[in-house]
Amino acid sequence: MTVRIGVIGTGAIGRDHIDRVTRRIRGASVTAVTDLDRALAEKSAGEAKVYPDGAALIASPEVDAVLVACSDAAHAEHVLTAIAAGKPVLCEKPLAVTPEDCLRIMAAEESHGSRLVQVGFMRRYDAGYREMHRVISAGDIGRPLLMHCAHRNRASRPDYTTEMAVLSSGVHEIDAARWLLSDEIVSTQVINPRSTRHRLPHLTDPQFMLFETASGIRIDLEVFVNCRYGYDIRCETVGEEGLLRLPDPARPELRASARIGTAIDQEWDDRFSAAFDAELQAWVDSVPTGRATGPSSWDGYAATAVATATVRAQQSGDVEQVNMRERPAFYA
Ligand SMILES: NC(=O)c1ccc[n+]([C@@H]2O[C@H](COP(=O)([O-])OP(=O)(O)OC[C@H]3O[C@@H](n4cnc5c(N)ncnc54)[C@H](O)[C@@H]3O)[C@@H](O)[C@H]2O)c1
Ligand SMILES: O[C@H]1[C@H](O)[C@@H](O)[C@H](O)[C@@H](O)[C@H]1O
Repeated sequence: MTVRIGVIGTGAIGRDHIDRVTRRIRGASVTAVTDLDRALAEKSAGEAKVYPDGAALIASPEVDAVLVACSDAAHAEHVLTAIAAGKPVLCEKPLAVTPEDCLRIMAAEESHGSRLVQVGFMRRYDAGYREMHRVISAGDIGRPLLMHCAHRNRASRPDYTTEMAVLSSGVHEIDAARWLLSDEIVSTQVINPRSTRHRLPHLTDPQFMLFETASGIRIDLEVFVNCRYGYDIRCETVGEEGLLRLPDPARPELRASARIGTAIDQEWDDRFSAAFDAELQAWVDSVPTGRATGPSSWDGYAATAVATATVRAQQSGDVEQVNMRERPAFYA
């Protein structure tokens, strides 16, 4: 079976995913695209048909599965429409920007009766993160005690806001930490160091976030989206018996001009290209089975619940508790 994919949103990652499905993913093709900017959709369409909006694309008999790659605020609407149509959906992170919308998605999926949603937390498909997950689960570093993370982007776009440091960027580490540690984050705090002169004036950058899990593990996260030197993701877990560090991507070592060096990735699509490929292949492979795998709506909900509590912490300067409902048996 060739899975016929409809892509909603043909911005940076929408185009990246179209290219990925067209060139590298087995068993799928992009048959439909849409974007609020129709000209952009037409430019990115290739062989695919351009639809006027997400609802028309989802309803099309030429679409078996839906890839939501539009702006964060529009995710929930399209995911709910896809579930109502009984079509599998891969939704870029975050699943939704409010916990309430995530709960609506979970309720709709539960009424459907089986999982239809995979959330685009692609780090779970990165070789380095997967190895960390294996080693921690095997108990090789003993009980995890603390985790240090950094999420650095070269430069932020003009529409990037202080809240997005957690809702759009830190949400990756929130999901990765929950997954690696098999634990839930229960409280959160934000501390602001001196801001860089390279930020736009409306932005607080960098920010330092502190999380605590139910079992008492402490996680610190630096989000610095105008670090200038590259796209740099760091994660180190300290356990009772040892320490585990996310490897940098393998790059050849260059010796020249009296220096030893390796290239630093500049953007997310360089750093996580192989992870995105693996993520999309897993999604495509799951479609004919009728049951989504990978990060679920529950994971999307949990990450957004922590992220929105962290936005409250940005504003209050206090430690904020995460209000999260019990995990439903449906997502066990
Ligand atoms: N997993 C990752 O590392 C990663 C990387 C980049 C982006 N993302 C996520 O992917 C999404 C898109 O990011 P981007 O960088 O491509 O942004 P972008 O601004 O380049 O593109 C977003 C596109 O969505 C379109 N759009 C907005 N609302 C729409 C709607 N209701 N229907 C159809 N089109 C709509 C816009 O016109 C725009 O072309 C975001 O949710 C972002 O968080 C994830
Ligand atoms: O939407 C992007 C994307 O998720 C990247 O992976 C992240 O590094 C950026 O900070 C974020 O804005």
